[in-house]
Amino acid sequence: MNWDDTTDDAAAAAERLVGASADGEDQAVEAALRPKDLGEFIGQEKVREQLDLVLRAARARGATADHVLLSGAPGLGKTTLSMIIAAEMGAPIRITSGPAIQHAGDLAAILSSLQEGEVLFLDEIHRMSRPAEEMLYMAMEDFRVDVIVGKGPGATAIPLELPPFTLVGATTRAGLLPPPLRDRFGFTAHMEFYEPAELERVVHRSAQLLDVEIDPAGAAEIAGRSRGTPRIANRLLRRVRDYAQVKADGRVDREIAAAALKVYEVDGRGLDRLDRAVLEALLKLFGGGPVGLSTLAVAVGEERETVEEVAEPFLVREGLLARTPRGRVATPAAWAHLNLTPPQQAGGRTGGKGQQDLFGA
Ligand SMILES: Nc1ncnc2c1ncn2[C@@H]1O[C@H](COP(=O)(O)OP(=O)(O)OP(=O)(O)O)[C@@H](O)[C@H]1O
Ligand SMILES: [Mg+2]
Repeated sequence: MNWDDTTDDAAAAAERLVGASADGEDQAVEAALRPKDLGEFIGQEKVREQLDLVLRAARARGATADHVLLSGAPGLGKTTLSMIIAAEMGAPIRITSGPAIQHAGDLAAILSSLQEGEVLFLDEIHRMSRPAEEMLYMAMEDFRVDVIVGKGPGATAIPLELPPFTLVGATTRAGLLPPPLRDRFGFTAHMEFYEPAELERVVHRSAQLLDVEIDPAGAAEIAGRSRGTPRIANRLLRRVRDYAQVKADGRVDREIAAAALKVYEVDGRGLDRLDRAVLEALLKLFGGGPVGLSTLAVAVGEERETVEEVAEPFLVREGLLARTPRGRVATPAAWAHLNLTPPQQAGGRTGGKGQQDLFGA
């Protein structure tokens, strides 16, 4: 990637084994593990079928493919799909991102240097500046930009024709896109979290590319802890591979995978140290809530944003934590997951027993 923009929350996430963003070494391995065409891309059946039609039809017409918007959580394959789109169209790809485009002029420079049919991948498109966004509207619709020369009353707009190109926009927050921008995409693909069986296939495929011997139970163990996310599956696989090489003969089975992930503090459901710290504080210190986000964050010694953006989305998705107007609340599943007894059920008449269970462990 030729841009470098890491938000604080992304940086915090990257420090975690199950964090959904990629950095440094990860990016290199990630590139190596990327499926190269639609046939190799695992899961997302609907998106694949629809995209296949869009691209085939464009190819048959000898036309440039319509603009494509990819939305979905980090690590689900948006960047991968953008590269596949270019490959399937036999077109070159230019990669940039919303935060990298500070001024409309930056975007004009990129747009005016595109070749006919080229794919422009605009990652984090929801983080583009307003003026750039408005320039993009016209570029997408009319393949034209107005380059403003000069300032104040003397400024003139010089229209510039662009070759037809395909914009592929990616966003983790489709809701933040202004409707005029969203409407200019001919096709929107919403990427879902992956099923465990699909992640098993991802693990097997990556293991083969990395030359790791893994049996089906080992792959299932890793897939089950990967939070529906291929990037996390690949990352856990690499850590399990390390463990298997150092502690065993390099082969991965269920026992090795489980033992390795225990070392890395990823539990059976894919929760990591931070997720568990948040849950434990919520249960043990606040009796399951409701408790305010800031208080919860202080209790685990983390920034508010880290708890809210890094830990909570997965806990909410797993049905372990609920965000209510009165604060964060643990669900019965959370008590069960940490093997704790909710206070109202604890001990019946000897009410104090429950407190002991809560605070004693
Ligand atoms: N469908 C898939 N089949 C196989 N591997 C996949 C699939 N989707 C993603 N991956 C793998 O997961 C990793 C992350 O994918 P990718 O970088 O495309 O995610 P992303 O959606 O762009 O994430 P972000 O929002 O953080 O940019 C890549 O290494 C890729 O190989
Ligand atoms: Mg990406």
